[in-house]
Amino acid sequence: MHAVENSHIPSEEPYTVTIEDPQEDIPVANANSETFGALFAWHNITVKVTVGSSSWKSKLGFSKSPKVTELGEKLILNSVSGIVEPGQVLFIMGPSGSGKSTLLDSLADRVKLPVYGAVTLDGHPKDAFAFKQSAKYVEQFDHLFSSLTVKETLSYAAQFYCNSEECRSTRVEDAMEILGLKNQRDVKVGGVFFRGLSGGQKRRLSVGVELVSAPRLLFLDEPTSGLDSASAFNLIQSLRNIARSRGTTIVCTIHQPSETVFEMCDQLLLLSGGRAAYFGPPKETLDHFGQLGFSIPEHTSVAEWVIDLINADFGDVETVSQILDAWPTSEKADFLYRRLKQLNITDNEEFVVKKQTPLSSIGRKDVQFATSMPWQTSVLVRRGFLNVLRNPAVVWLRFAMYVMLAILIGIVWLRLSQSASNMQNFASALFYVAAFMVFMSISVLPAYLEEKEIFVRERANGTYHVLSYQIAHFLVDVPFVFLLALVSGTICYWLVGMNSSFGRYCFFIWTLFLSLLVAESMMMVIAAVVPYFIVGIAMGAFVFGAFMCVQGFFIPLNNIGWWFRWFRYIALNYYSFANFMKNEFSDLTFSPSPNYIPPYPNPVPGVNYLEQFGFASVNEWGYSGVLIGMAIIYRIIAGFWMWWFHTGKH
Ligand SMILES: Nc1ncnc2c1ncn2[C@@H]1O[C@H](COP(=O)(O)OP(=O)(O)OP(=O)(O)O)[C@@H](O)[C@H]1O
Repeated sequence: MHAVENSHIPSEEPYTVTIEDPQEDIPVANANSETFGALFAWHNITVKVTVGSSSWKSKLGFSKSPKVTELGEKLILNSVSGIVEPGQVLFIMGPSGSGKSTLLDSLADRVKLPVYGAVTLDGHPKDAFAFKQSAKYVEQFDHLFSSLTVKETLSYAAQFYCNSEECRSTRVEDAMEILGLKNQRDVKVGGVFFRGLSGGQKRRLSVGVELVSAPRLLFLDEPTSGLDSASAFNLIQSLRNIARSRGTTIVCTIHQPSETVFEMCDQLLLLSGGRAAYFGPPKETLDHFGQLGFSIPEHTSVAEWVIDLINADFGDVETVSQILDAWPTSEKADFLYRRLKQLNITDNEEFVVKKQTPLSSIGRKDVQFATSMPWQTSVLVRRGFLNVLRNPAVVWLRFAMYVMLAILIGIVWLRLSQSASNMQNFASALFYVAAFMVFMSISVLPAYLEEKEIFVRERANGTYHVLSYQIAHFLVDVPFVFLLALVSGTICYWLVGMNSSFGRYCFFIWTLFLSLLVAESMMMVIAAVVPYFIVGIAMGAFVFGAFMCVQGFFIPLNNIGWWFRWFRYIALNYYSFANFMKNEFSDLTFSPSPNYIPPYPNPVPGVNYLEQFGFASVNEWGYSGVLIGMAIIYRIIAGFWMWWFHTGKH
């Protein structure tokens, strides 16, 4: 028999949780691993939304009296209560649309909607910031680095929570042991480019990533969805093992569990239409429904039967109403309410969630992190470099594309002679480099979007500061972008036969590097803002296309209407192209081309050609400064956006 003591409970008797039917074969965590669970209870949780539409005036705030005729309130959750003790697993079940996810998210501080009612941790009103440290949330979808192995994934996660190597390795080994991933320790997570873990193993690894923080309370959103029955069973058994061996309190929503899985929880909360239909041990479900006059047909699974019984969409509405109306006065509800009362948990003012911390501020204000910001940054940099080196989608594919494009440019504009007839050709080659190499930065979007999901998961679980992430991202991007500029720039520079001065070559590489850095920073903003890949591609293509128009190659900039001429000042392509042109032409004189149309009978100083574009007086270092400033500004915007909007709330 396992007993988990909890000294925080404000009751007269020392509070002990007893877990019946312990499994003999449960692997127990290492003796020195932390074992402590949370007593988690909630009372009368209510979530409502306003439905319908108000007039445009009231939406914009011009009218103080909105036309409420079309407005109404919809109760998504209606006075739902429950309690989970340390070492227990709670399943939240119900038909589709019954409010399972909303309840889980409300309990875990993951909803934007206002939540009414009381949520308590260890018998005390929940403090949002302390809560974020003790509670972790495993999302329905696995957001992991596909190029990292199981051990690497867990080790990097543990580095955000442990200050000593001993703590890290203990937690990592412990997580692999308890989640049954020891044999896969060196297997990559896998994705498009690598074969890797199975769906069930990935899901267990997602649990492990949160487990290494030694959470007292673990939320999981539909952890078994998409898994076959064997994988679902293994996962739930792992969760049960975690609860039993560490005392971790586990709350998860679950969709259509098999009979075996159904019986593996300690407490079951059934929801229908946002209301509770049952709360108690799964084994006592039949008794409860029997008392209401319902009996299970032969050869039917209990889980399936109760879900069908409380399904108002496809079942009998009268029956569902009868079950829901009967719940508050049932024996089981009485037991629950007495237990909550025993713990002094009510939904009075002191406990009401809204009064504790304004919901809008939770999620942005950061928790007390387990490790320092410089350390977080160094972990993120190391992990980022490993991913960059291993993941073809992040680096090598793009590298190959840039090299091929550079060769292509070299082939098309091959070894141009320095004659006046080629001035236009040099300019067009430089235009192409400034326009298209920058445009190809769009290819970074898939990697950025994939990483954004990982960032949101980690940030929402209080793993690291947004600033640590932004700094690390910059530090990882800079060397790679420089390498990209150096290799592709060198290839096309010498194949085209541009200015032979070494200084000019260096400045060309420098300008290309800055241009690509700004373009990638801009893509970072787009990745932060857009929800979908296709939207990001369209947005990126539009912006780069617009920038190309005001680059100064197709039409002299002064010929553009005064009301749009200013646009060049925000277009990175303008600064790159101007610098490329100034760098190439300013100190060269082109030999005569008397047979060219129009003929150039005399040598032409490059400066004369620059004047046609209005680039003769360009301050190259000043423009470099502008590009650096743009890269910084875009990174700040991306960071601010991620800090403000990507809190993990739905
Ligand atoms: N922000 C919101 N605004 C309006 N309605 C919402 C909002 N969030 C949830 N709902 C509605 O509340 C109900 C419950 O949604 P929820 O996602 O919690 O159900 P669920 O039981 O998790 O469903 P499923 O099993 O299909 O995922 C649904 O009818 C949903 O449309």
